[in-house]
Amino acid sequence: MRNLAMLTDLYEFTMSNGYDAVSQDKQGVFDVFFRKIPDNGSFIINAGLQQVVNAVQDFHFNDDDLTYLQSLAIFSDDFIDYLRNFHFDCQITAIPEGTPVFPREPIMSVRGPLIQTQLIETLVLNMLNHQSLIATKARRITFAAQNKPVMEFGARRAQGPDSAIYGARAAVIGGCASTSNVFAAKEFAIPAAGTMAHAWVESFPNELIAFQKWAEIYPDNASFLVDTYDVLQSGVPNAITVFQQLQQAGYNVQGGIRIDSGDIAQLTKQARQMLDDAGLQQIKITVSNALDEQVIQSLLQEGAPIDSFGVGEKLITSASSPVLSGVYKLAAIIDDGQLIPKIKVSANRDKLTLPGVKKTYRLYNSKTKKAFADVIALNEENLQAPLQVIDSNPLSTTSQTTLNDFEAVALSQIVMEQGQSVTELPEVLQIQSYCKTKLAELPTATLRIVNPDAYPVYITQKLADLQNKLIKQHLQ
Ligand SMILES: Nc1ncnc2c1ncn2[C@@H]1O[C@H](COP(=O)(O)OP(=O)(O)OP(=O)(O)O)[C@@H](O)[C@H]1O
Ligand SMILES: O=P(O)(O)OC[C@H]1O[C@H](OP(=O)(O)OP(=O)(O)O)[C@H](O)[C@@H]1O
Ligand SMILES: O=C(O)c1cccnc1
Repeated sequence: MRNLAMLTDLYEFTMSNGYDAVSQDKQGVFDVFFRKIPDNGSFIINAGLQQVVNAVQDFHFNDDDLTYLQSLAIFSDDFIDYLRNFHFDCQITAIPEGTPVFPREPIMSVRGPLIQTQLIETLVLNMLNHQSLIATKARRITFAAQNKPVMEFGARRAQGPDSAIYGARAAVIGGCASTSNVFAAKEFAIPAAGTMAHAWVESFPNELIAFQKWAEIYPDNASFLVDTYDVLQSGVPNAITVFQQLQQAGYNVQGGIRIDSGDIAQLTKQARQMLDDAGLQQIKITVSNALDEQVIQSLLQEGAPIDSFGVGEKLITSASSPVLSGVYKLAAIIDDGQLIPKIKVSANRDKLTLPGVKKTYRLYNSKTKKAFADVIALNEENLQAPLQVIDSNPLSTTSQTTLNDFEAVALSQIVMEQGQSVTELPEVLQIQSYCKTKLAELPTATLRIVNPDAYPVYITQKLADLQNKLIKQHLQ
């Protein structure tokens, strides 16, 4: 595994160098949370925790790194020595990967020596922002696909190898059935899948020979790309010929065709008719070509008979909304054993932070078992009905609400203690199925991809009081 300790912003080092000079004993508590959701969605799918745990466990500086840092001539010798002997020993609390999470909810909290909590900021955000962005996009795309399998095809268009590899992982967390990316499939034990490229078809004297050669090698499950020359005049008829030849040779043919250009709705309808007329009802139709959730939704609305989708560039880059601006904010300082809540008060009220050590709960209706709201509380609070809460959005004008009749389930768990992993983190396919379960608990109006209903996220009265107290202190 790569040591990523140097993948940080210079200011993490300059601040930590200063903290070191000020006090080695001070502890910090930082929260990771999001404010804005890509594509005007209402939630993100949390992803990337496993990579954060791996990275911080291996966080160290080698001689080469230290020589470079020393060469900048801005750090004290004590600080360089601190880095030489660096041992990550923070506590990390996190919401499990695959959970739908809402704005302002701490999806991860890091508590430990201030220098350490500061030094890992950039790396933590880099990993969580990227994977959560792609998992969220994949959820939108697979939601539009209405349970028809989506293959992740993006490696060639991803912004570099890491985006391809961890993007494929995140895509599967968000609902993709498989990936064409062999590295990711091997690394994360996710299904590898694919069809063929135009180059295969073009490399033979004609399309029929190309399909026949393919069928010789993969007779049980051949998937032909039918749009190299002409889908309806050549590709589909040649595919039908080869499927029938396989049947005559005694194979139980289970293959498919892929259409990668043109008007997909019209072409799939006609191709389906031609396959059915030839008695090939079992042959599946896959489509691809710059697909995203909007195109997929439109194709299915038009009644296009599609069995599966291959989705690349729009998914792996989250093209329509390519930034997830998750932040890492100081929530408290622990000085001499005393916890001092901290707040960021900005000219932009939207950027007001939630102070203190907190816990997020999902509230379920005790009869329907459906989730209907989340509540962010101070750690020591016990949520009991009737519960006085306030909208967590600082821009909201609505006042207090009282919540009755709920079952509150805490969303986060401790994943690291003193720098050591304390829970077995699940495999990617387990995370995917957990994600499906958590999505099914949400109101349907929250799940839709166009103008979803905002899901209520509240803060408790106690947390609101603490926030107001700190705002007053800072504005005095
Ligand atoms: N029936 C349809 N309804 C909505 N969108 C479609 C439909 N058919 C195709 N599209 C989408 O429209 C976009 C453009 O398709 P088009 O076939 O013009 O692609 P292209 O890339 O210009 O063509 P080619 O791949 O042949 O070079 C793609 O995102 C494609 O998935
Ligand atoms: O369109 P995406 O969602 O990214 O899906 C992956 C694309 O990659 C392949 O195309 P290729 O690289 O051969 O280029 P093409 O776009 O000219 O088909 C494939 O045929 C898809 O079109
Ligand atoms: O297997 C495929 O069909 C495939 C893989 C990557 C990109 N486009 C298509």
